[in-house]
Amino acid sequence: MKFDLSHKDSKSSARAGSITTDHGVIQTPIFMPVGTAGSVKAVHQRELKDDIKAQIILGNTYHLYLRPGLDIIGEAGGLHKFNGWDGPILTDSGGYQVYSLSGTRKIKEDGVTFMSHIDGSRHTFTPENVMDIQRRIGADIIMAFDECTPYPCEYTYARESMEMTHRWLDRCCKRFDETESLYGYQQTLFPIVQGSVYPDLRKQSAEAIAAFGREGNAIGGLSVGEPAEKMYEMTSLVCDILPSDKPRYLMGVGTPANILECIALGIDMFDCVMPTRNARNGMLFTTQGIINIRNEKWKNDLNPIDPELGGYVSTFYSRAYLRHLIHSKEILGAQIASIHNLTFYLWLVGQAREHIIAGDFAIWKEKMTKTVSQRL
Ligand SMILES: CNc1nc2c(CCNCC3CCCC3)c3nc(N)[nH]c(=O)c3cc2[nH]1
Repeated sequence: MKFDLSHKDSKSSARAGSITTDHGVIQTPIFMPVGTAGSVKAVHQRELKDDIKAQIILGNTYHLYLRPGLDIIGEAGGLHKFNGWDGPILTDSGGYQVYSLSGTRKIKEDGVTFMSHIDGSRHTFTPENVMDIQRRIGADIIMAFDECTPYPCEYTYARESMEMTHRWLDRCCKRFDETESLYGYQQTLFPIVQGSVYPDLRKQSAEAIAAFGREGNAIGGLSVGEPAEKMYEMTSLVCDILPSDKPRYLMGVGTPANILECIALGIDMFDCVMPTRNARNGMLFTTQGIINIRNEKWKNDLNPIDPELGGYVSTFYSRAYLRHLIHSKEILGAQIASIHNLTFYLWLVGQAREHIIAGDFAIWKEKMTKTVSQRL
């Protein structure tokens, strides 16, 4: 995997670059649609590629391991062959999902024992087997097995959790470096910075993670309920320590305003379930602001969803029609809203990239942050 930095903003830490993987090039800053169980909910691969212009999508070790399981994914020749997405894929390691999904879980030094949220069966994830699982799923970028430190938490808990994540990272690197890709293309391991909202722990974790010298670095333990100011403070502190010649991935972030702010702080990669999850209950992000399509006010609005955005669904379908579909729980409603929101998120980061290259990102960001956050 290669990262080329092409432009740096003069008035912020924003930068534009490109990540080259064996499944294609990713232009940064980038938003990565979440495809938890091997599919971006309600969206076809062709729509992801042609309409949304997605460049990389996410999968999830926890979900894919439990269902459909590694046998069929391995038989297919990896997730790209199984789901038909031939671009880059990143898989999260399952640490966060066990913490947020499976009711009963026990975190021990060796790993995490949990009960499947699907059938109650018991499983154990360790740094080693999570590397083997992600090798078999075959994502181009795989994440280290970490503990996403819950928020809020005591300083001592945050420190112990961070230190365990560092020990687990050491075990991940050993296992990853002594195993091969199964499908003939290269895979890359990203470590994850923790440290909760404590500046000294964040500094310590960023320095420890940077010392591993991996080809990209992630920031975890944020967007877990902390105030946005805390998210920005920790992100800024960590970005100043992580090497500038490697991509920086801020996990689980965020709203359009969060993304613009964190691009300015030096983040290159983002993922969030918001555009797809909120779409299904009618929250639309548009170039003019946020539309809650379920609201009475859109009942007779026959204008296109978002004529400025371009793209098929946002210009072909009206607000009144989409409101009707969402209210009637028509499957087409989820499809249109999901494609629209993802198109918006990719448009937003694409615009950020263009303004970084043009040299007026800081001014553009201030104006755009206000626009995208206003409620219509
Ligand atoms: C929403 N906020 C948030 N998400 C976090 C996530 C998940 C990021 N999204 C992954 C995709 C979702 C399904 C498919 C993959 C985190 N993941 C890890 N491993 N560690 C975190 O500290 C971590 C922290 C996170 N904070």
